Amino acid sequence: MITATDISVGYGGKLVIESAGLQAGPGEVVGLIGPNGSGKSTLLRTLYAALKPTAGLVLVDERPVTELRGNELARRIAVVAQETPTELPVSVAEMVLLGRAPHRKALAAMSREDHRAVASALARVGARHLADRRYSTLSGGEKQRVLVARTLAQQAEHLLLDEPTNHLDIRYQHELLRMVGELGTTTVVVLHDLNLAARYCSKLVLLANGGIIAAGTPHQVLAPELLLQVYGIHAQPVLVDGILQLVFSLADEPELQHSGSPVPG
Ligand SMILES: Nc1ncnc2c1ncn2[C@@H]1O[C@H](COP(=O)(O)OP(=O)(O)OP(=O)(O)O)[C@@H](O)[C@H]1O
Repeated sequence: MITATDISVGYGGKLVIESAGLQAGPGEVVGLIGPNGSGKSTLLRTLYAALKPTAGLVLVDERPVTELRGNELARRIAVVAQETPTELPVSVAEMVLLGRAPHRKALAAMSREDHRAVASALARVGARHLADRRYSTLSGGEKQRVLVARTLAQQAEHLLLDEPTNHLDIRYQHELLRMVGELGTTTVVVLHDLNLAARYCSKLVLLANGGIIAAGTPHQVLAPELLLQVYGIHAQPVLVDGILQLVFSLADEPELQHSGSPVPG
């Protein structure tokens, strides 16, 4: 369980978010949504203590996250942050093995269990064939899968994911989020795609204008009038197999100009 209460946080004395709170119960997948720059990553980074809030408290299973250190923090929380560039000459298998650190003795040789965990994590994201490749040579989507595999190998009870579907092709976007839902971990995930959020999150938190504008089920939060207000876009709700999905159109759609079409008149 992750509980954030009355969080105010920002950079260089300037607050990005004021008095925000959220709760992710055991096994729940909570989606953080909102326009660019609304503070989704900032709030997520506060949840794993990469950022210190100027006010408020983050509890992980009722313990302040700031009290968790080293291996204990890593056993409890796994993170896929945005763009973690590395030019280190490490293989994909070694990259995923880093996720095993909280379960291994320092400098210990790779155990059979480590081998199994790495292979199984790579297989789950469809990247087993990449195991011997150098991580820095992978494509964006391949890297993203490997970073997700690393968090799986970590076997943490809580997952914090910042746009994990970034770079993934459409099938893997769905596969990844379905898999996250099946892990049974407590998850907070930043998503831009509101249809993915509606399909795979049990609860959504909508950030805008320095705070939380709405929180609740996808049906409650993805209300067309709210989306028009926050994103400036029309959203037409449709039900697909009983799941809310949205069809978007611009609020003030200008007439489309096609360069190749004949000029009227
Ligand atoms: N390290 C930083 N120093 C100063 N300002 C920052 C820093 N990181 C983010 N910001 C600012 O904080 C605000 C919120 O950024 P954040 O990355 O949390 O937004 P976001 O909702 O995740 O955005 P996006 O959807 O574009 O990824 C933005 O105005 C951004 O410019």
